Parts: sequence; structure tokens; C-alpha cells
Amino acid sequence: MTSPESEPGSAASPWAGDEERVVESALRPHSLGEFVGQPKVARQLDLVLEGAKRRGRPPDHVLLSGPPGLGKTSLALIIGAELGTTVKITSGPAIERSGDLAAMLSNLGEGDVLFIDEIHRIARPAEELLYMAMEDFRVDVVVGKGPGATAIPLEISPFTLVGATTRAGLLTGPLRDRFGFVGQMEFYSTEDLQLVLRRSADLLGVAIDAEGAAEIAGRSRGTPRIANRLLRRVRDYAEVRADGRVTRAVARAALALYDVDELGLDRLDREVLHALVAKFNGGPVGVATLAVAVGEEPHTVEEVCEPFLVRAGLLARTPRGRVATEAAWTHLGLPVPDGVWLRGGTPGDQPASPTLFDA
Ligand SMILES: Nc1ncnc2c1ncn2[C@@H]1O[C@H](COP(=O)(O)OP(=O)(O)OP(=O)(O)O)[C@@H](O)[C@H]1O
Ligand SMILES: [Mg+2]
Repeated sequence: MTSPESEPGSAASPWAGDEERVVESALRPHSLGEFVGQPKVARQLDLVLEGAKRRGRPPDHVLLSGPPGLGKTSLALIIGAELGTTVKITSGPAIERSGDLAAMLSNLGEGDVLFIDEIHRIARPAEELLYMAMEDFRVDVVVGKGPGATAIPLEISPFTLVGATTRAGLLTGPLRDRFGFVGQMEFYSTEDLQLVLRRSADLLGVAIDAEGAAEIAGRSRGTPRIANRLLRRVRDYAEVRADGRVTRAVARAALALYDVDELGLDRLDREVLHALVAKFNGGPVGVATLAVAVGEEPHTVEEVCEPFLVRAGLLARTPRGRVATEAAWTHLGLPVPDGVWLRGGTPGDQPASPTLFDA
């Protein structure tokens, strides 16, 4: 999906810009065997596909859900490739009228895969049409208007719908229930990201050693898209400022230049953290106030910076506002003030500890 606030300059954003999508397609894995990581989803999916192939029937509809850049689109295309079928691609926002969807469905060949990206953004009437198509391989096309309108049933070929979403919570129950398989994508381990990086480096013809790959993987926020992007930037540096080989020293120097620190925080992430710690003494502070302090929109702070700061255990969202954890001071190289948690007031006012230290 595209960022709510596409920030092309940001090295650590999980969203892809338009140009990046083009570059990315060259690095996409084309089979389950090539697809690194996501052991759970990959194994489950392998079974679903194998079973379907044996029965000679299209597999159940598949929903892939998870944060941006983890490989949902890649997997959707792999499903088609593994089944040896055509994948027709569209997206929730592109389906404006149910007629558009009906036309698309009636053009599907037997066993085709229809991939609907950002399926949570599909318009309601189209969604209702989809229910019947998914269940009965049939749609009702309404002809005419008002009392004279009639519904003409239209057969469609058995197909497999693959939906991708970054916001599974926004899917309606009836739509969700019609997927026979839901794959929940997880963030990647550093080890798996190193494999992603080595594979990408091979494809790009870049020499990278194990330590160079480890250095980049550690700053990639568990996200292959970010790993591949950092690799391209490090490659530039390696070619222009070094001998072309990506080593630990080259990766470090390049990523310092691009403002991506050891944990993978970029400039804005660090500004938010720094404001929270230095201006608000670690909070709690409301997100709107925090956003003003760094000169950003609240939703940018909330959707672009905070998810990773929370995941990294540096910031907690509490009912009273944002709070920095001890690790935030440490990460910024500042001394942790005494009793920063015991902010006065009743114990109930203190941030709940489980959210605080959960990475
Ligand atoms: N398991 C993987 N192995 C190798 N490369 C991967 C893997 N997953 C993702 N990538 C790489 O990361 C990039 C982004 O992946 P992809 O477009 O599939 O993510 P996405 O989940 O669809 O993201 P979005 O939510 O933004 O649509 C791709 O170019 C692909 O090369
Ligand atoms: Mg995608």
C-alpha cells in the first residue's frame, strides 16, 4: 500500500513509493521455495496449494494480512505461479462500482487467481457482490432502475480470491468469514532478513559479506522492503566511496549518512523520541502535543513513527499519553533520570507495565 503520508526521503518507512514499486518487482521471489521466512504462513499455504492441486480444484480463498512490506503481494503472485494459473490484479480503492467488479469476475477463466490488494478499502456494494461470487461462483447483475430493475444471475468460473490487507480489523465479518485460509504475516527475524539481503544482492550483482548483511538486517525493522531499500543505498555508497563490496564498515558508514541508526530508527523517529524525553521528561504527553513539538501532523507521528517505536520497546501508548521507556534514554545516549516512572499521582496513574516493556 502507499503511505498515508508518502515520505519518499525516509529510508526506514515501511511503505513503498511509486518508483520503488518498479525496482521491487525485480527482487520479488517467484516460488514458495524462493520465498524466505514466514515459516508458518509458507508451510500452511504450501499445504493448501498442494491439496488443491491434487484434487484438481481451485484452492480456498486466501486472505493475507499484515504490515506493509512483509511480502503479501509477493505471496499472492506466488500462489498464481505455484498453481500455474493467471493472476488478475486489482485493488480495493480501484473498484468504485460493483459493475466494475462484476465485469472483472465474469472475465475470469477457470482456476484463475483474482488478487485484490487493500481489500479493506473495497466499496460496500462491491463487497456484497463479492460475497456471492466467493461462495457460489455466481453474481447477480442488476439491470434497470427502480421498481422495474431485475437481477440477472451470471455464472462465473471457479476462481480463487487472494485478498491482501494491512488493516484486517477493518474487514467486515461476512467478508472475512468467506476466506478459507487466513495467513497472518509476521515481522522477519534478523537471520531471515540476512537471507533476503543475500538473495537480493545476488540478483543485483552486489558483493556482500556476512557481516555487511547482518549490519543491514539489524536496521531493517523486520521488513524485507526496508532491507532491500537499505541495500540499494549501501550499494551506491560501496560503489562510489569504497571498492564496491558491502562490508560491515561500508554498511555502517552508508547508513550513518542516510540517518538510519543501529535500531533502524530514522531522523523523524529519533526526533519524536528526543522530544518525548527531553521536552516532556518522558511523558505522559498527548500525541498531538508531541507532534507539534517535532513539527509534524499527529497522524504522521501516530502511523509512521509510533508503530516501530512501540515495537522496539522505546515508547508506550498509555491512556494518559505517550511515555518513554528506560530504553529510550539509553538509546539516545542520555542518563536515565531517577524515578521517571513514579510520576506522582495515584498508582493507577502510572503507565501499565505490560504495554511498557512489550517490544
Ligand atoms: N519472503 C521474502 N523473500 C524475499 N523478498 C521478499 C520477501 N518478502 C518481501 N520481499 C521483498 O520485499 C518487497 C516488498 O514485498 P511486497 O510488495 O510483497 O510486500 P507487501 O506486504 O505486499 O507490502 P504492501 O502492504 O506495501 O503492499 C518485494 O520487492 C520483495 O522483493
Ligand atoms: Mg502489496
